[in-house]
Amino acid sequence: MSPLSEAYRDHPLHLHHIIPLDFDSVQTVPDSHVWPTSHALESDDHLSIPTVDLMDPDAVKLLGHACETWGVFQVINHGIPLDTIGEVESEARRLFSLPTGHKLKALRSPGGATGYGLARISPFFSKQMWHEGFTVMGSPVDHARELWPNDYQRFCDVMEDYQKKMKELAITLMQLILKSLDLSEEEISKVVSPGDASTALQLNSYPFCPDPSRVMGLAPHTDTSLLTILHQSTLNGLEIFKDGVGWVLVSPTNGSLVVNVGDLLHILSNAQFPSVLHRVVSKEKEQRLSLAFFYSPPTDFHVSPLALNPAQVPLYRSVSVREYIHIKGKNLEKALSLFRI
Ligand SMILES: C=C1C[C@]23C[C@H]1CC[C@H]2[C@@]12CCC[C@@](C)(C(=O)O1)[C@H]2[C@@H]3C(=O)O
Ligand SMILES: O=C(O)CCC(=O)C(=O)O
Ligand SMILES: [Fe+2]
Repeated sequence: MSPLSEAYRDHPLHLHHIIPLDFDSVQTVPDSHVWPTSHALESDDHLSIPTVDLMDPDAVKLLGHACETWGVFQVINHGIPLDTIGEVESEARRLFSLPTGHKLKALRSPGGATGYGLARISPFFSKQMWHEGFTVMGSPVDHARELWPNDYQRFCDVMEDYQKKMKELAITLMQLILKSLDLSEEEISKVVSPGDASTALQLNSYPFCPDPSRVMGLAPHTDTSLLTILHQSTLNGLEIFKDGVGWVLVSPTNGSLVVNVGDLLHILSNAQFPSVLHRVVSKEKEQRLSLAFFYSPPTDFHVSPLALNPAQVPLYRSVSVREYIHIKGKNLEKALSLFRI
C-alpha cells in the first residue's frame, strides 16, 4: 500500500458513500440525485482561463501570473503525446462500460483509497453526484485483476505510463511555478524531488444522464494537491469559480491540459496562488470522461509558507501532508481556514 493510500485509511467511509448508482438501470433521475436547479443557469462562458505555452521563454512569468490571477490555466506544448492521452481515455472508457455489477468487483474498500467508487467528497453533500470514479495510485494491478482476470496487462501498462509522464510534467510545472515565487534552487528541490512524491490518478466518468440540468457531476471543491493536471474529453462541464465573476466554463481544447492550484500550493505560496474552487455540471446527456492527476509532496513533508519577504507574515502554520489530508477528510472546504494563523 502506498503512503498516500495509508493517509486515507484513518477515516473509513460508509459503503453508501462509496457505491455508485446503477446508472444503466435508471430511466429517470432518482430523487437522491436531484440537486437544486439554479446551478445549471449561472455560468459565464465568455471569459476564459489563461493559456500558457510551456515553450515560451517567458513561461516562468506567465505561469506565476496565471496562478496568481486565476489559480488555473491551460497548458500547451506540454510534451504529452496525444496518443498517450487517447490510450488512457480508451482504457477508462473500457472500464466504465462494464456492467455495474462487474465494476463493483473493484469497489474501493471502506478504508481504501484506490478502485471504483463515488468521489471522496460525497459524505459532505446530502444529494449524490452523477459521477463514478476509479482511483489509481501506482500500479492498478490488484483492481485490474478483479475486473479482467485474464486481460489486465494493457490497462496497467497504460495507466502506469501515463502516471510516469504526468509526474514528469508536474515536476516541470512545479519547478517553474516555484521559480516565479523567487525560491532558490535548494528550496525548490526540497519541495519537488522526483524520487518521492504523493501522486494519484483519478479516472472520472459522468454517465449518460436523462436530465442533466437537475444533477451535479462533481460538487464544488478544491483539490488536496500542490497542483492537479486534468484532461477533459470533448464535452463541456468543468467550471471554475472566480471571485467577482462567478462560475466560468473551462471548455476542452484538443490536446491541451488544464492545470489548477491545489490547497497545498495555496499554503506554500502564502495564499499568493489561491487554490481554485471548481465543479462539473453538464448540459449534455452524453457520457463525459476526464483524467485528473494529483501531485503532492510525500505524506511526511511539512508544508508551510515559503519565500516570504521581510514585509510579509506567514498566513498559515506548518502542516504535514498527512495531517492536511486528515483534516480535509473531516472538514472539506473549511480545512484551509483551520490552518490560518
Ligand atoms: C489524491 C487524492 C485527491 C482526491 C483524493 C485522493 C484520490 C482521489 C481524489 C479526488 C478526485 C475527485 C475529486 C476529489 C475532491 C475527490 O473526492 O477524490 C479528489 C480528492 C482531493 O483532491 O481531495
Ligand atoms: O471532470 C473534471 O473536469 C474535473 C474533475 C476534478 O475536478 C477532479 O477529479 O478533482
Ligand atoms: Fe478537482
